[in-house]
Amino acid sequence: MTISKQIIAQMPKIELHCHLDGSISLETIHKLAKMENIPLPATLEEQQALFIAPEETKDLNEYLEKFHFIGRLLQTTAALELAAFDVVKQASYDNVKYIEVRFAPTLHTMKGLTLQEIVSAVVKGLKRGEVEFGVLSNALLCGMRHEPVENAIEVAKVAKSQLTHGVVGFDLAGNEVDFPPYAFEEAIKVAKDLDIPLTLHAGECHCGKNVYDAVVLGANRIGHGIALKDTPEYIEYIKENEIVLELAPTSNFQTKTVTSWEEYPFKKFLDLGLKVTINTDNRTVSNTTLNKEYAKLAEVYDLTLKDFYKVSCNGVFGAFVDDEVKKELGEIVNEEFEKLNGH
Ligand SMILES: O=c1[nH]cnc2c1ncn2[C@H]1C[C@H](O)[C@@H](CO)O1
Ligand SMILES: [Zn+2]
Repeated sequence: MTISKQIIAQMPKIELHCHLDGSISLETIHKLAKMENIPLPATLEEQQALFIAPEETKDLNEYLEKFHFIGRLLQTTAALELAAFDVVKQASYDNVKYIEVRFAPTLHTMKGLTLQEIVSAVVKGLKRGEVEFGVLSNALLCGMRHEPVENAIEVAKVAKSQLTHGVVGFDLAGNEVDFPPYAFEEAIKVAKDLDIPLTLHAGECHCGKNVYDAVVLGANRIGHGIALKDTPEYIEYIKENEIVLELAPTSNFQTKTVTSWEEYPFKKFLDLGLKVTINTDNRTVSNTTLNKEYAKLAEVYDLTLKDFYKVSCNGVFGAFVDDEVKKELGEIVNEEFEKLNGH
């Protein structure tokens, strides 16, 4: 029998891959639009069409178009702080115990904020959310692939300067189709030399070699990594190096990274012993929650509590936190799964 939604809601979760700009609740979007004096269309349907991607888009780049409108609402420190707080609140509804929220500081400079001001505002919102909702929260900074490599280098340097202040890593997001990992070799090298933990988006556009290349260049974790399913020659390397894969089912279908559950590699990766995790990617753009992502997978694969326990342990393993925090998170995960076992 498929695990019930009630049990899924109670599972302790670790979420490693969630974008700030793609995950703001409708209620907060309304608030931000008022604060920033940016009109929204009249009907809910028209509003949703602005920032929710259809179930299928042509590809990753079409999915990414849904971030343009939201970006305009996130150009002041007050807006960024409120948005970050809102995402932690939503994570608490999914019983998330630890979340890493990622965003690209260079997308929030339209009104003249500096990268440091942007990062501080987001971290302030995350930490306020952490206290209010009891979800441990940190930030990841993304370089954007459609921007010059110099921007990504600057973002990596800002990440370094904030590493003990709520920022825990660096990522490359955006157009993987035209800008594969080696196009950003220089920025990745700077981040590596600065000892910044790295998670890179790769394998979202039918290229398994991008996953391998990202790891060769130094990624500790991979955003999605789905295309690895088509390149079995690299799987052992990913396993040996204990690379954590951040899967996000709804998003992966929307971007046409896969088109059927038969080819979705979640269970295959899990059974092979790869360190898979389950994530939302974008709660709003993908119109989802972490509970929904779990429920989808539970139904498709008839997953057991043990499977989900493994996923949470993989999340703890991959979290960019020190050993002491990992130990605490591990204990919470153990305790809460034990309670569910007794059900
Ligand atoms: O799944 C994704 N792949 C690549 N880039 C993405 C994905 N989801 C969001 N982004 C981009 C769009 C956002 O504006 C940016 C920073 O969060 O990251
Ligand atoms: Zn992503």
